[in-house]
Amino acid sequence: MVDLEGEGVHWEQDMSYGQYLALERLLDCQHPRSTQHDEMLFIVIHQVSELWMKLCLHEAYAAARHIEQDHLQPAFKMLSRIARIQEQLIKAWEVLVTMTPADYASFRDALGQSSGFQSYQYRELEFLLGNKNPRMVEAHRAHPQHYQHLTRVLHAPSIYDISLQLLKRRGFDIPDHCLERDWSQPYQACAEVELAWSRVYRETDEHWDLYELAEKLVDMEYNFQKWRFSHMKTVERIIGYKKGTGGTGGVSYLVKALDLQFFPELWSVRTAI
Ligand code: HEM
Ligand SMILES: N[C@@H](CC(=O)c1ccccc1NC=O)C(=O)O
Repeated sequence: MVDLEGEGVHWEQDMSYGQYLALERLLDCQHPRSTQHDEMLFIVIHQVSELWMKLCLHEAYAAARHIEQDHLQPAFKMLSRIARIQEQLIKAWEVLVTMTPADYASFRDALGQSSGFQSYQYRELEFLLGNKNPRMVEAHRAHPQHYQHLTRVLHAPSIYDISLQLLKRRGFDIPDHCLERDWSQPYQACAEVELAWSRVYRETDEHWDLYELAEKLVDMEYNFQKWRFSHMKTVERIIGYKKGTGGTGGVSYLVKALDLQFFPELWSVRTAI
């Protein structure tokens, strides 16, 4: 133990910066499959994105648990942090687009059939926010641990389902089929839920905390859509209309994914009010 007297600084000598952060392992995870210069950029962008997604999941699970317990203030802190992380994820595209189509083509074959489609953290985040699709877990069959975990998240209520349960506890008329259902299926928007949110927005004086929750959810979906859109445009810019390595049509698949909404009534309520 070192004590810098008067500085109030204490640290354990048996623990270094590198040890604490497991840097030896972290910085030994970049293994280009080709000798092409830009493959390192491609690997690092993905790894950084996966690390940010890990933190998003950590925050989103904790936020959901707090909402379940009617502790909205700590949930807001976590949802605000998620929005900041999403800004970093979106910014990452600006680094990636410095890679030209020819740069990428020079090592694309080395990627084989691997694809972002197989990102289990991305799929977990989609499920946790509410974009449920049972077929999406199939891509993870080969990895039983990920498969089991994703299946559990698929069958659990999303952060939106949990928010609707909160609305019910606050006295709003939320239909039973929103409160108890097969959570593995996509959520179906309904008029009663839109009406509940419209009351939250119109009668803010009575529901400031629910209004804040609604806006934080909207921020999260808005940022998610920005990420999806930037991904789609970056892909168009780098590989044009080539098919994806994951077996989809490529850009056409990513365009369709833009239609998938997490919190439908929080958007439709804007028209209804
Ligand atoms: C040169 C850069 C990139 C290209 C050309 C590209 C291309 C594609 C394509 C074509 C798909 C559709 C699935 C397929 O058939 O492969 C896809 C999916 C995906 N990519 Fe990328 N991508 C790039 C960078 C990234 C980065 C940096 C990330 C960050 C983690 C990422 C994450 C994903 C995810 C999560 C999906 C699944 C999306 C969904 O199912 O809705 N991609 N990508
Ligand atoms: N789907 C991309 C390949 C790709 O981007 C990728 C490959 C391996 C690991 C992550 C990837 N990133 C996102 O899809 C392509 O079709 O070129």
